Amino acid sequence: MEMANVRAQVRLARIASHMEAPERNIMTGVEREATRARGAAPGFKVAILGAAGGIGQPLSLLMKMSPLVSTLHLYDVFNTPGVVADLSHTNTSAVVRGFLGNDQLGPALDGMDLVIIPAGVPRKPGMTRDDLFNINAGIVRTLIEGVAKHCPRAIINIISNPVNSTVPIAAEVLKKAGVYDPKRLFGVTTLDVVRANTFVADVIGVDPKMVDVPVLGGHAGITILPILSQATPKFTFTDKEVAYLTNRIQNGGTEVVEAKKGAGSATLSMAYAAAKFAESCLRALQGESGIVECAYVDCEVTELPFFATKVRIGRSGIEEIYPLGPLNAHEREGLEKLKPELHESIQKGVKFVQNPPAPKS
Ligand SMILES: NC(=O)C1=CN([C@@H]2O[C@H](COP(=O)(O)OP(=O)(O)OC[C@H]3O[C@@H](n4cnc5c(N)ncnc54)[C@H](O)[C@@H]3O)[C@@H](O)[C@H]2O)C=CC1
Ligand SMILES: O=C([O-])CC(=O)C(=O)O
Repeated sequence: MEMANVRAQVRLARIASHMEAPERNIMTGVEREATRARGAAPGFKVAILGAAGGIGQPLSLLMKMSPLVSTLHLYDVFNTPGVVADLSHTNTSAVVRGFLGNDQLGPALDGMDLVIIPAGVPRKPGMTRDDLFNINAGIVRTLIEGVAKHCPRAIINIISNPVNSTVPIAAEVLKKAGVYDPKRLFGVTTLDVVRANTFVADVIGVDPKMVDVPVLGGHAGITILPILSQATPKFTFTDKEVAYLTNRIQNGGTEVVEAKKGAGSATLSMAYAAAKFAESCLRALQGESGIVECAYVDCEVTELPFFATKVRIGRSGIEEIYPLGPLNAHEREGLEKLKPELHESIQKGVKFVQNPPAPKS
């Protein structure tokens, strides 16, 4: 089709689309052709599942701003047409499309390079992340079944809590479908690192951008294990500082849940952290070398089948898993203490898929 002809058809399609119901979400053939014809921004196709939520909305904005994203698919069971109408007015290159409800999960996922999942309920004061299991486990299972069917080679970033269990759930679903590649599945624990860097920077009195603290283990309470002895810049913390920092990093999520008084958990800092991690995945997919992040992954750094550790990410996902490195006595004690809880959360996730609970009659 000639360029001028394509442009005219696109204009007509756009006018028509504004006159139709706002639920008209999926790109028409003409639009798709035009996107290609105008030389769609080079970049990756990213889907956000749970895109209309507290994390999903700011995360969608941050990903729409990324020069690495050419196509952004926003999926939710609620309000995606509204979020897409809003976001599509921003003059950044990525094309944004919305998908609403289970019937549109397939088209939302077809051909995606990266799938980010913040779908599910957040905590209220007094709840643990594990209290979210009963609702979020089923949501993650269904969404990953969609990934297995529609974009099995995509990199997956799981945000939905309890991450310690939802990542093993995702792994089991992908195994069942015969498409599991442990190198492509990540539990997002970046917020723990972001918090650790911020709180440590406050204590030592430097710009948080200069600080890097590995946070290992898992993503709940004592399973969050900050390794202050490996922090850069190197700093000798007093016992009091170690106790304060460890407690604040482990309970950063609860600090926000309590401050929000029932209106949810961390959303803005999480969207920031998720976008940071997603950007690292996309830069790695693009071929940039030396991208290292902490993430909760399938690995053998301890006797547990999943653990948050430093990983080097490349074009096909995880290229190298780093060992825990030297730990001091306090950190070794923390490591031993977290293992039973993390083990239980992993088993709970695995069992949920292998022996699913009987449906309620
Ligand atoms: N990994 C981490 O560090 C963090 C994880 N989280 C977790 O992220 C999750 C989301 O938190 P918020 O965005 O604050 O919650 P929210 O309730 O504001 O948003 C969740 C969104 O998921 C959608 N949703 C529900 N069921 C769905 C389904 N079957 N398919 C697609 N979308 C569905 C809802 O419609 C809603 O728009 C929670 O589980 C929370 O605990 C939150 C902060 C940090
Ligand atoms: O605390 C929560 O429930 C949400 C979360 O995972 C975090 O903020 O780290």
